[in-house]
Amino acid sequence: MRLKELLDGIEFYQTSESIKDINIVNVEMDSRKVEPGSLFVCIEGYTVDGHNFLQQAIDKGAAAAVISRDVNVSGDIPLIRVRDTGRALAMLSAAYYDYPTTKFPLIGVTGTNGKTTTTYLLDTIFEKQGKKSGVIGSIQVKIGDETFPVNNTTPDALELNRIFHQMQKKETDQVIMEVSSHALDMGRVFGCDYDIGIFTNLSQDHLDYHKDMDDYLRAKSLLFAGLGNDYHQGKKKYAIINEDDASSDLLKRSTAQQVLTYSCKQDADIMAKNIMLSPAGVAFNLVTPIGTVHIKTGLIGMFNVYNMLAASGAAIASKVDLDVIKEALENTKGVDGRFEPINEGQDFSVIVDFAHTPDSLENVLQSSKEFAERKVYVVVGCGGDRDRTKRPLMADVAVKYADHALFTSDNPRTEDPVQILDDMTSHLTEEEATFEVIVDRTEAIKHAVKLAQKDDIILIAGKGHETYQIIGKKKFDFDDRQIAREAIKEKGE
Ligand SMILES: CC(=O)N[C@H]1[C@@H](OP(=O)(O)OP(=O)(O)OC[C@H]2O[C@@H](n3ccc(=O)[nH]c3=O)[C@H](O)[C@@H]2O)O[C@H](CO)[C@@H](O)[C@@H]1O[C@H](C)C(=O)N[C@@H](C)C(=O)N[C@H](CCC(=O)O)C(=O)O
Ligand SMILES: Nc1ncnc2c1ncn2[C@@H]1O[C@H](COP(=O)(O)OP(=O)(O)OP(=O)(O)O)[C@@H](O)[C@H]1O
Ligand SMILES: N[C@H](CCC[C@H](N)C(=O)O)C(=O)O
Ligand SMILES: [Mg+2]
Repeated sequence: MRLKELLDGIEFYQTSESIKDINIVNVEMDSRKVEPGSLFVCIEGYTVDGHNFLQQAIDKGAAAAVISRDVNVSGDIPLIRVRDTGRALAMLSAAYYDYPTTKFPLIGVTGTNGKTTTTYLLDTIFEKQGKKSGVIGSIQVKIGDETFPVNNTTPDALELNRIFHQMQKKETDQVIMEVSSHALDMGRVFGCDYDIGIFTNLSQDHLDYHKDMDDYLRAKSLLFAGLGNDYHQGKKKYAIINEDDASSDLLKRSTAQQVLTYSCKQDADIMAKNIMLSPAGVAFNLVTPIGTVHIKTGLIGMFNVYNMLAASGAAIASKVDLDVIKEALENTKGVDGRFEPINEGQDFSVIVDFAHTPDSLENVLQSSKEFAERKVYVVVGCGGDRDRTKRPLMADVAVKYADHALFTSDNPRTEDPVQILDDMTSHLTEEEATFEVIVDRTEAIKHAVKLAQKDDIILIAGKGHETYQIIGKKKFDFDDRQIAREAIKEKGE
């Protein structure tokens, strides 16, 4: 691709020399991946500044580079100076792949909890409609039946546009993606042409990254503020907003596009009425502007009613028939690692779930408690190098709802696991509740299984679908589901 053509994407810039009409073979943000002919974009990261690797990129044959500050380098290549290289990278990546998001409907889901679940519910609905979706999020990238591993819930702009391009080549009918607050804030999704934005909810998480809850909400609001106005092209855009969440007003005011609200408690465009919760699943009347249907699914818990309303809202905005939505929701299998039962024929229940915030843990524990015939055990920890202030809150929720809490390690990353557990539990007193601290996660799971008696429930929270544990900077194989199965078998022997 010609450099001049690529630069059309960013419009305003200064150059060290007039731009020659040179050929660019690819866009790169990592000097280690630069090839002769690459356009290298210097990104100021959290650990290092990409500007420090410009010389390396030039030595490896970069044809041009995008910078945001002066750098002393030797080598005669055009240096293109912009204010924000993160956003420039997003526009250059979109330009390089010929603006893929203008070529299919793009649905973005943001919120603290429920993003992955909502994307998979929507995937199931579109599949029932006979359409092929691309899905991008925490578990994987999925194109129809093919899946690919991911590092981030929302990949960086370069990777993201590459994935979009691949999805477009494979003729996906629409793309459904999780949009994390980090991605919105860092400009990873800058320039993406969303057709529908969905808001699930806002509660405490990521206060290691965001200054406070207002800053976190401001990042989320960018998805709705960024719903571009394409009315002149006959393209309608929608914000699907959870009316029952305290942040709904601000988010409704953040967009200039059509809003569809959903609620379980009050008047809204899409409502769940006569909700019946049971250990076998939830049933409710889905009341919508295009009619009312009764839904009876195997999904557990009030929080999943919200996820189903969010997915239904986006499906309705995408002109999917109500009977298709009903059939899909009634036959959904549930999502990997979300309230996933582990059944080895034991007479107590074991559930693996991805709750890793105070609010999600409260939701799943509340649901477990409602249906428990006897005791509820919870095995839970907190991730290292993540929001420290959520640690005591998660422990509070655990001791409030569970009859016995086993606090253990999640992904300690570069932190000391004992310190993380101390952050969680140092304020708790033995009189308040019964709890134990077992640093080794395998031991904690095995201990819970040993303690459980007939009709008890063990909730193993925080890692869900993850098949690894991150200790230091290394990933080790680790799967809560596999360990729970082994523990149940050992107990039966
Ligand atoms: C805090 C954060 O989000 N960091 C992300 C960021 O890493 P970073 O800022 O540390 O990057 P860096 O290593 O300092 O490098 C800066 C630049 O120098 C370049 N570089 C670096 C070394 C070198 O030799 N040459 C070189 O050119 C790098 O390629 C990069 O362009 O950019 C990386 C590449 O895009 C991301 O993978 C990384 O996510 C890390 C792994 C992470 O843990 N992120 C979490 C917090 C996150 O984003 N989570 C959200 C989901 C949360 C949720 O689901 O609720 C997500 O969307 O995943
Ligand atoms: N709507 C909801 N409200 C509150 N809690 C929820 C909701 N949906 C799911 N949960 C809980 O949150 C956990 C994570 O759900 P899910 O993976 O769908 O969220 P996510 O927003 O994608 O999370 P992440 O930020 O890690 O990507 C589930 O395992 C469940 O415990
Ligand atoms: N997307 C979330 C996932 C957290 C999962 C939990 N197991 C942890 O490691 O804290 C994050 O990166 O903050
Ligand atoms: Mg997710």
